[in-house]
Parts: sequence; C-alpha cells; structure tokens
Amino acid sequence: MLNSSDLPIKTNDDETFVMLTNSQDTIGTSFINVDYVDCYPSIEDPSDEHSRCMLDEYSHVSSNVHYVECNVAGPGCNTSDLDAQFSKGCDCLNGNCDSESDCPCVARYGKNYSGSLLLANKFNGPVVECNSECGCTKTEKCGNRVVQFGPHTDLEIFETPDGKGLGLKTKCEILTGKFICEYAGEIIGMEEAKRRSQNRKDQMNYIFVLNEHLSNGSVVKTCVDPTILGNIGRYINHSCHPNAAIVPVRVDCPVPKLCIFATRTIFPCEEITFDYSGGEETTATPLGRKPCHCHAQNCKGYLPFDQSLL
Ligand SMILES: C[S@@+](CC[C@H](N)C(=O)[O-])C[C@H]1O[C@@H](n2cnc3c(N)ncnc32)[C@H](O)[C@@H]1O
Repeated sequence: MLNSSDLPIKTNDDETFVMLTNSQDTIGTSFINVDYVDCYPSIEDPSDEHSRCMLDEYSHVSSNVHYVECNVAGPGCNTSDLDAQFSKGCDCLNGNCDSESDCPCVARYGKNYSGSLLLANKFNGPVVECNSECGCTKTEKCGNRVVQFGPHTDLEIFETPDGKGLGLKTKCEILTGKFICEYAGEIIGMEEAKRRSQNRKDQMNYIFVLNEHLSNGSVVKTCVDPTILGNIGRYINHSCHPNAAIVPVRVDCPVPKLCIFATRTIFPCEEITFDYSGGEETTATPLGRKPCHCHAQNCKGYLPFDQSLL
C-alpha cells in the first residue's frame, strides 16, 4: 500500500495500461511509469471522515449485497492510508482552481478538467483533486473538484440479454470525459484477494487490482472488492470496444478512487462498459477463460486473463 506521504506527480507520455486478473477473468489496470514524490503530507485524525464520502441514491437489487458509497477497509487494508487526510494543497479563496498560474494544486498535478469533463490527457492520470483542507472549499466554483460530488444520477441496473448477468446503463446522454461513477468496495490486501479469488472460482469476478508502477521499480497495488460491499460501479461489464475507462483519482487520502469516465459520448439506454484489461492482452490461450459476450467487431472472444498475476 502507498505511504501516506506519497502522491503521483506525473506520468510519462509512453505510459500504457496492462491488465490484472484473477484465476478466471480479469479486472484490473496498471499505470506504468508513475513517479511519486513526497508532498501533501497527510494529517492525522480528520475531523469527520464520513463527510469525505458523497452519498448517492443507488441501491442493490439483491439483499446479499450491501451498498457502500465509497471504499471501506477490508482484510489486509492499510487503514492508516484509508483514514489519512491530505493537508491543504491550495488556499484559493475565490475557488477558481483551474489554471496553473492561479492554483498550487493545479500547478503541482496539472489541469484535470474542462468544466466537469476530464481532459483527454488525464485518462492516463495522475488526477489529484482539491481536498477538504484546501482553501477553495467544496464550492461549485472550484474547477478541480468533480468525483467528490458523487456519481452520475441517471444510471440504471438492468439484466443483460446476452448472458453477462446484470449490467449498468444510462438513462440520458453522457458526454466524453464525464465522470460516471466510482468502482468502490472493500479495499483488501493481495493475499486476501488471492484467497477470495480461489474461493469464488466458478462465480462472477468483481475484484479489481490497480497497479501503479513507480519510477524506482516498485509497484503500488490497490485492490478493490465490491462483491459483498460495493457501489453501483460493480455492475459495469467488460467490452473489447468500451465506452468508458477507469482512472485513479485521489481526493483526500493516498488510496485512489477507481473512477469511471466516459471515453466517448454514451447515448440514452446504452450499456456502460470498460475494458477489464485496460487495453492490453497478456495471454493468448483460451484455457480456463470465460467467453466474452460483448459482441464488438474486435471482440477477443474471452474475458481478459493473466495467469501469472494472481
Ligand atoms: C464486475 S462483474 C459485472 C457485473 C455482473 N455482470 C453482475 O451480474 O453483477 C464481472 C462479471 O460479469 C461477467 N461479465 C462481464 N463482462 C462480460 C462479458 N463481456 N462477457 C461475459 N461475461 C461478462 C463475468 O461473469 C464477470 O466475472
């Protein structure tokens, strides 16, 4: 897990995504060549940690799944990272945090949004928003706060007609770069992820592993499991030709939120999908892999899979 004092500051232009996995299918993304620096030291004892979690109106269709709006600590989670609060990044009293010359947060991490839309170059991160300690406060005026206002409000869980189980669709148009929702659940350690994955071999996989590769060669893993405790993001299916992608976003603490943004316009009633592999395939063998039912012209036939990773 990431040290509380570390944050991503830049990514190389040749950054690529690769995938992650469990033993049957894969959900995961790696961010390559992410440099971390010591900045925004964390402060202990945030005044009200729950105020950092936006409430939403969604619920699950099954009583076996419990709704959580944001990540919660599970076995193997470094709770001091999850509970940490970043210190003040800017003191922009007028709240106009959208230019490098005006806002220290934007100067440090780059401009993230145009209005409420993620900029194209930020799909490769890093995205760090103004936090609870910043002077700009949580006003609509701050141009560096988006995901912390919660998910898109017109999402709907539905039964897919093609054997994927449940899926998530939108009731209204979603523009490119728009934040859709977080993929939130229990933050667990890798050993726990392996254990759960083995125990659920023949079931649907919800465990997502994010790899952030640091320039010193180490890899920071963030493992989210929304199987039992999760939010609306857990219903998003894989497609080989997706309309959304996952981007790690940090707001108040070092543990990234796995945020799903539209990569193109998504039309009313269209299913929302992302590529579980993050765009890179690591194995060609269909052995042990689940068939993919995305129906895309470029469908690879199977859900992403990499035996070596779990
Ligand atoms: C994160 S869950 C997605 C929501 C899930 N469909 C449900 O009913 O709750 C991932 C699981 O959904 C199924 N799935 C997702 N995308 C699929 C696809 N393109 N083809 C077949 N099954 C898919 C697989 O069983 C996978 O393990």
